[in-house]
Amino acid sequence: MDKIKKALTEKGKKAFIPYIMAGDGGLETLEEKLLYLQECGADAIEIGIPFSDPVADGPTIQKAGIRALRSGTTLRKVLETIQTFKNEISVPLILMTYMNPLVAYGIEKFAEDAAEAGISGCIIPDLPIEEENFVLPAFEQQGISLIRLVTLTTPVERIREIGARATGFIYAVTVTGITGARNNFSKELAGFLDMVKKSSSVPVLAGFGVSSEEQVREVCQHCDGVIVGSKIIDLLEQNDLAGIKQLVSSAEEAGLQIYK
Ligand SMILES: O=P(O)(O)OC[C@@H](O)[C@@H](O)c1c[nH]c2ccccc12
Repeated sequence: MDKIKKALTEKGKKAFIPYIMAGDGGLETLEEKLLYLQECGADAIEIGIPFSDPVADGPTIQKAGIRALRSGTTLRKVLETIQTFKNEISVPLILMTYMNPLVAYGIEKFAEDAAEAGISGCIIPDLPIEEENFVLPAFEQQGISLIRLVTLTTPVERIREIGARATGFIYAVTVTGITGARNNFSKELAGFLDMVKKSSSVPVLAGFGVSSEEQVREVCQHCDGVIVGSKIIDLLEQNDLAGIKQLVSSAEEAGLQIYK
C-alpha cells in the first residue's frame, strides 16, 4: 500500500490534511509550521509551491503566494529546506504545484530531488489525465504518488477512469470555483462525493471552501476526510495556534471512516 493511502486510513478516523504555502513568512519558518501541524494530528500535509499565475486559487492563497515569492521562495529552495529536517517529519508530505515550475525544474530531476527530500506525493491541478505521461514514469520510478482531482463538473465516465488510476487519495473539489473559505456548499455535493467514493479503492478527501469544524463534520459524512487551506493560512496569520489545533482535531470527532 502506498505511504499516503496508509497514513490516511490506518487510524480508522476521518483524515485531515492542512495546506500551507511554502515560504509564506520566509522559508525559515517552514520547519516549525510542519512540526506543529504534525503535532496537532495532521494525517498528511500539503505544501504549496508559490507561482505567479495560480489559476485555481482565490485571494487568500494568491496573497500567500505573492508573499512567498517576494521572500525569494523557489521550488529548488523549498526542496533544499525540507531536506534539512526531513527526518523529523513522519507524516507524508504532498507538494501542490502547477505544471510550469516542474517543467522549468526538469521532471526527472524534480522527481529525484523530491524523493530525496522525503516527498510522498504531488498535486498538479493543471495536468489533465490525458497528459499524465509527462510526469508518471519519473514519479513511479521515485515512488511519488500523483494525486488526481475530480470536480462537481467532471463527467461520471471520467470520474470512473480517474478512480481506476488513483494512487494516494482522490481530491474531490467541493465547489465549481477557486480555493477560499466559504459559508455553504451546493446541494449536489453529497451525491457527488458518494459517487466518487464508489469509483475508487483509495480514500476520497474533499477540499476547497472547508473552513469550520461544522463543515468538516458535514463534508466527512460523505467521504474519508478533508483538506483545508485558506482557513489554515488565515489562522497562521493571526498566530491562532489553538484554533489550528482545534480545526485539525475536528476530523477525529467527524466519525469513523466509511472507507472499505
Ligand atoms: O483553500 P481552501 O479553499 O481550503 O482549498 C484547499 C486548498 O487550499 C489546497 O488544497 C490548494 C491550494 N491551491 C490549490 C490548487 C489546486 C488544488 C488544491 C489547492
